[in-house]
Amino acid sequence: MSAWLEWTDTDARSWIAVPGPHDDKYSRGVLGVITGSVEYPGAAILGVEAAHRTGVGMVRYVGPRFVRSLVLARRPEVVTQPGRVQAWLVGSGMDAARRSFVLVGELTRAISSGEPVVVDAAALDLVAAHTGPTIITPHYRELASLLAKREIDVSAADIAADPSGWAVRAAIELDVVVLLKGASTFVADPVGQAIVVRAGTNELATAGTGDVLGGILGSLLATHASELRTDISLLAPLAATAALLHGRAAERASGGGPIAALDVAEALPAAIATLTGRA
Ligand SMILES: NC(=O)C1=CN([C@@H]2O[C@H](COP(=O)(O)OP(=O)(O)OC[C@H]3O[C@@H](n4cnc5c(N)ncnc54)[C@H](OP(=O)(O)O)[C@@H]3O)[C@@H](O)[C@H]2O)[C@@H](O)CC1
Ligand SMILES: Nc1ncnc2c1ncn2[C@@H]1O[C@H](COP(=O)(O)OP(=O)(O)O)[C@@H](O)[C@H]1O
Repeated sequence: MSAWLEWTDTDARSWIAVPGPHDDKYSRGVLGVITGSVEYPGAAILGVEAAHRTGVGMVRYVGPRFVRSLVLARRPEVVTQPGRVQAWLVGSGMDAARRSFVLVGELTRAISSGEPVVVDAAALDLVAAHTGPTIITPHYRELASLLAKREIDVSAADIAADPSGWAVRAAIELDVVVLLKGASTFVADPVGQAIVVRAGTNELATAGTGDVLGGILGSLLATHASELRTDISLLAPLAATAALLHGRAAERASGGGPIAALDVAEALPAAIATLTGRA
């Protein structure tokens, strides 16, 4: 039985990299993003927006031409030329049943690149290909179907009844860090780190907020890539920090009222300024 550490602002603060005078876009870290599809273009925009607003050196986006143009229309900073990256975010905004061979190849190459990777939504079934520091970000249904593929008979309702227990079991079974999304977020790693994040507002229960979380987490991995190369145990605190930041941005965006996912991404800079004491 894991003892769950409740993540606080004080815990999170030191996991957000603040650039110094000697930094440039490459030293801060480049995030490669393979998300979105013609069916779900919005997820790509939300993740890329959140990645930029969390603070990262560069985002390289890989996706269909139609989605690329939408991403560029929203964020001209994005680079769509292939090149080196320090971390990957893959899988949000796709339908696993409609992936082309080319796309499966791109997703698998990223997951097996050895770089830190966030695996979401329609790439979850490819996670066994991971070779480097890896975090999966399922919600209850996604975790149930992922475990079912490994012949573990569990329903989304079973996971909802014991999310912390299933997060731990999945981390051990899949040998990756699990960030299990829900009203509380449970982060578990295969060697027993267990962190719960309760920040946020129930207004987060709206479409696309998970895609925003992916972008935040991708940025945190890209900006800590060199430390992660030598210490994989940093993944769990980085995942918890992403969830806390997501929650704080949502509270700020909400102000007690409803939010849309893009509002959460837009509130990130102010939430980070407050968290890091620079407001
Ligand atoms: N803007 C974007 O681009 C966005 C893109 N997104 C992207 O979409 C992809 C799929 O993500 P997801 O989480 O929705 O997928 P999944 O777990 O398969 O859920 C399907 C289940 O939901 C249920 N269901 C459906 N309608 C229902 C209803 N009205 N009321 C009740 N239940 C209902 C349905 O049940 P059924 O209708 O089959 O009975 C089935 O069980 C993923 O790639 C994500 O990134 C999202 O982030 C959103 C914003
Ligand atoms: N009732 C809730 N209260 C607080 N946070 C929630 C609640 N429901 C979902 N969330 C959070 O909102 C996000 C939803 O992500 P996800 O289920 O992937 O949605 P989507 O696929 O539409 O982006 C997650 O970060 C999750 O932890």
